[in-house]
Amino acid sequence: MTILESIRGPRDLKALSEAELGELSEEIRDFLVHAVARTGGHLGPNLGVVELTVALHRVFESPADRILWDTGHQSYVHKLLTGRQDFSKLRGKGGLSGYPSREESEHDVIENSHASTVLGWADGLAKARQVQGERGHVVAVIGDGALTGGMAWEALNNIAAARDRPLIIVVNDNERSYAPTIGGLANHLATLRTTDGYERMLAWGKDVLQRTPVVGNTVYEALHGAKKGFKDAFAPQGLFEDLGLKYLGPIDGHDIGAVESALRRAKRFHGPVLVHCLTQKGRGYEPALRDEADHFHTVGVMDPLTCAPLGPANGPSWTSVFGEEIVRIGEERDDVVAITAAMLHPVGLGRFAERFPDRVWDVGIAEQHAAVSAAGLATGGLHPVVAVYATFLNRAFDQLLMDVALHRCGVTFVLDRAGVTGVDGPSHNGMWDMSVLQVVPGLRIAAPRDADQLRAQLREAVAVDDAPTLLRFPKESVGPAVPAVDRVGALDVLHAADRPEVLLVAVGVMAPVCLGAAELLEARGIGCTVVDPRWVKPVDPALAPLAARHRLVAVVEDNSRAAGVGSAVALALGDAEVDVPVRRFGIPEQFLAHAKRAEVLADIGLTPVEIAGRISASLAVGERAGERAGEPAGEQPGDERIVMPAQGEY
Ligand SMILES: Cc1ncc(C[n+]2csc(CCOP(=O)(O)OP(=O)(O)O)c2C)c(N)n1
Ligand SMILES: CC(=O)[C@@H](O)[C@H](O)COP(=O)(O)O
Ligand SMILES: [Mg+2]
Repeated sequence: MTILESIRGPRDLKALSEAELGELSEEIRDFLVHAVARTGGHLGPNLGVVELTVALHRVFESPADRILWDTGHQSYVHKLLTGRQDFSKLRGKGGLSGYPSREESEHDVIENSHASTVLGWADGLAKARQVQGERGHVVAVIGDGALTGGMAWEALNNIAAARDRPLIIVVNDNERSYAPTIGGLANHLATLRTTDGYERMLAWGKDVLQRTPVVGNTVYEALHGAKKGFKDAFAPQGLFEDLGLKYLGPIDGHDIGAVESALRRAKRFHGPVLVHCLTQKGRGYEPALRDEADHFHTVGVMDPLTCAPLGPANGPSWTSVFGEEIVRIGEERDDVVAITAAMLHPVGLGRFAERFPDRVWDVGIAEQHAAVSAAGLATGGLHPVVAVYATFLNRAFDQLLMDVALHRCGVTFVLDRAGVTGVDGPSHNGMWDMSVLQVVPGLRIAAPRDADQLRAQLREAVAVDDAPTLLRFPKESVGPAVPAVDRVGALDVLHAADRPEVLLVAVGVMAPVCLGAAELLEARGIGCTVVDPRWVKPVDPALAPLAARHRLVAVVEDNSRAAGVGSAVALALGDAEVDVPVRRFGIPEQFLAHAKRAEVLADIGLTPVEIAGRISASLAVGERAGERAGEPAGEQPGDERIVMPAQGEY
């Protein structure tokens, strides 16, 4: 049995010797490389927190002491040490989540994978303990990248105000988000890193002097005081100390003894204290350390020796299609600029940055700032393209509404990972954008169905200079082209039947699914028209008269059913006094457990078979209710009923 296998919970760490701890760290790294290579996941971040996590669980008594993780992608080691060592289905259906999960363990608190929230959680938990007179430490682990998020500073402002409220912040400083972390904060952390001589001197002094307990301690405390004075005199006064936090560090985050010593000092401090740990993302795995892009931040299924991708070869991604087209647009228009929130390559702006280094900005993990600065860029005469993952735009809703849209700024938002992403769990699905953004006046939303449409709609979007525009596409390979056979208004007709009864409105990548459903329905003698609106907001005026020629309208979207495109279509038909039932097919108002995208789509019924079956049932109910063609079908769950106001009754 390996030492790692003998660890059933954090208590089993306490008795390990220094040599055993070193061996355990090696075993954990070896486990991570092989397990994550088998399933895919966050390898670099977790290789960087092996010793840090061991030290945390040796010094603190989780779960009585709460250890909180920012973003949570670096919690694999925490899982290994808290009784979860079966990584065979990591991020897979029924397997371990890739993030902390309360359902999995009492040691887990924050489940969402959105960065920069941990200090807020810690502030709240610490206040709750103080109010209730509860004992136990609150420890928040935050990365240098997550520290670039505004919410982290909102929390720090509150934490630093309460000098009497114990709270331990551990900064996991590996100098990277994906790429090297940007900004003044990163520069400040670098400055603090250069003052590590004092810590080394202090550590030496502590070892030598504390071996002579009486004299040593006195001298050590005197030295410590001198060190503070010396540091104040000659070293940059830490931003954190200026705020009112006790600063300990920088500490070698791969030296378990040093980290434990700093954490034990932090434990004794009756107020907020920040322990600055220096770590290496990808530590101990040469291919990760050599990976300049992101030190193997996230890896797919791969051979751990050669790092060659394993599993089915994916075709070109939506991201790559966007990445190529935005460069072409950039060549033609020098007013087009780009913004990323610490994800230059993941959102496909890498080539744009190579070609136009002065026209792209990484703002850190700061989507709100990305949106507001885009409003400034647009007002200044440029056309910014803000590329983020769909789920992360949630936090910039107000900035999109009140800074970009209110001022009619020509800003284009490009949402990658829209719809069901799957393996990253409930907080990563890009399932809310076409619902929350429906209410933004003037915003135009496009959902391309294939690569050609992505290119075309991106060009249409950047051509708009007096309103925000937005494109959204999923995390997967781009499928084959889906040609239009006709056009009605601005609607692309993808399929038309001789005697159409059902109008299928296919939103973006749901086009092939709708064509599949139409084929199944026509096999049952039910004629279908399939249209792709391309721009789903505002609803094209041509839709209402087209719908009026059908018995039922079905809107299919890879977005929440609530207040999505389906609801917008129902409203538009009502406004046009077209009394045809609308069935909305989308993601139910639930948080979706982690699984592959295809598995989740099947589970929620976004498949041709499911959609065809439910439409067919709807029509049958309508017939039983004696509806005539063009009149409302019977009541169905989830139908958007169009309640027609009596003449004059408004
Ligand atoms: C709001 C938000 N934006 C973007 C991301 C994507 N993301 C996940 S991890 C990461 C980098 C985090 O860097 P850091 O906090 O330093 O942690 P490290 O990976 O270095 O351990 C980013 C940008 C996110 N999770 N949340
Ligand atoms: C934790 C986080 O937010 C990112 O690392 C995310 O997991 C990456 O997702 P993709 O793998 O889809 O790029
Ligand atoms: Mg980092």
